[in-house]
Amino acid sequence: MSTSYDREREVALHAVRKAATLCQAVQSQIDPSVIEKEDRTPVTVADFGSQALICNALREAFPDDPIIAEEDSSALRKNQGVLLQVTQQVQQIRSGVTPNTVCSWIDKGNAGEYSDRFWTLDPIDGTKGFVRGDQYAIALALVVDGVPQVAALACPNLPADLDDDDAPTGQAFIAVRGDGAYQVSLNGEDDSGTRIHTSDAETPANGRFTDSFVSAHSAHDMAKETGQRLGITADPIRMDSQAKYAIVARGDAEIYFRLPRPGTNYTEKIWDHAAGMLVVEMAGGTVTDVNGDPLDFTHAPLLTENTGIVATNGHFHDQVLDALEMD
Ligand SMILES: Nc1ncnc2c1ncn2[C@@H]1O[C@H](COP(=O)(O)OS(=O)(=O)O)[C@@H](OP(=O)(O)O)[C@H]1O
Ligand SMILES: [Mg+2]
Ligand SMILES: [Mg+2]
Ligand SMILES: [Mg+2]
Repeated sequence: MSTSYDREREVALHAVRKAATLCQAVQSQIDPSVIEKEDRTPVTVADFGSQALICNALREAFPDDPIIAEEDSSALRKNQGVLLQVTQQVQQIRSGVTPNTVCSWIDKGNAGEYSDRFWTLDPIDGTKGFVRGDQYAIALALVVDGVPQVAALACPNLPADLDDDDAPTGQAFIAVRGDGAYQVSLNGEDDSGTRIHTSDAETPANGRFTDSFVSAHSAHDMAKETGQRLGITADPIRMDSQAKYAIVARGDAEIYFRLPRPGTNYTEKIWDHAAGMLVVEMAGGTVTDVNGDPLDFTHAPLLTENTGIVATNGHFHDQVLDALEMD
């Protein structure tokens, strides 16, 4: 018996759209407050506000579903000034909400560990890009029995056409396993959107690859050398966030490399990949780690069984893995 995820799709899309509205409002301010977390990575008013809105929307629609999200309210409770700013932003969308309620909504996202059915949320993926005014994404996925089934990915700064400087920006992507991937408007009313497909290139040579903007997040040199071995001559598309998955899914790039830097042993987080992976797969692409293993979401919140990520258009995945020369 197949399961219909119509309601999950609708709630997820609506939630990421509302969160995108909040993020755009914060990004339009000159100087969004940035807090440094204990792991020295940044978090902003918009990360907290986005998580509060989405967790509340999920709580209302699916009260029994656990949520494994990136942020928690501990840093916020210690910073009343920023908590007030977050509350004011959330009030633009949910009037009358109090700071305490905002914190409790955020902490609804702290389920912490794996279960048979859970949501995973990155309220702002690519926070560094967001602060810079570049690309970022709001990434939400429903994982059932360890497999992402529904994905909603909002990319508020992504141009409709990467090669056209005047193209309008702001896209959302939605995918349900077995039912394709779609690009939908970010702020509009139309929920059905346009079906997207990965590039139909049969060989990598004339293609493009995308990798991290921040060199600490992926080995740029290794991606470049692998690209050369594949005969790729185009410059890499360096971009923050899961917008990288989105551009592979709609055929703007053939490959996404996220390659571990030598001497580091960073473990990827599930919320950085669950939504993007499903969008690429449902558009016809393939996503594995650098060893060719499928991403294993059963060790949430971490991808402990995986090393790095490779996403391709699905036509020459093994060739790309071979060119990586991992062993
Ligand atoms: N050292 C290291 N290696 C790999 N990944 C790391 C590392 N440190 C952080 N992160 C995670 O990277 C997330 C942002 O990834 P991006 O693909 O947007 O990176 S980049 O901006 O394109 O460089 C970022 O997600 P956000 O925190 O949501 O922005 C982190 O989860
Ligand atoms: Mg972060
Ligand atoms: Mg992230
Ligand atoms: Mg984040």
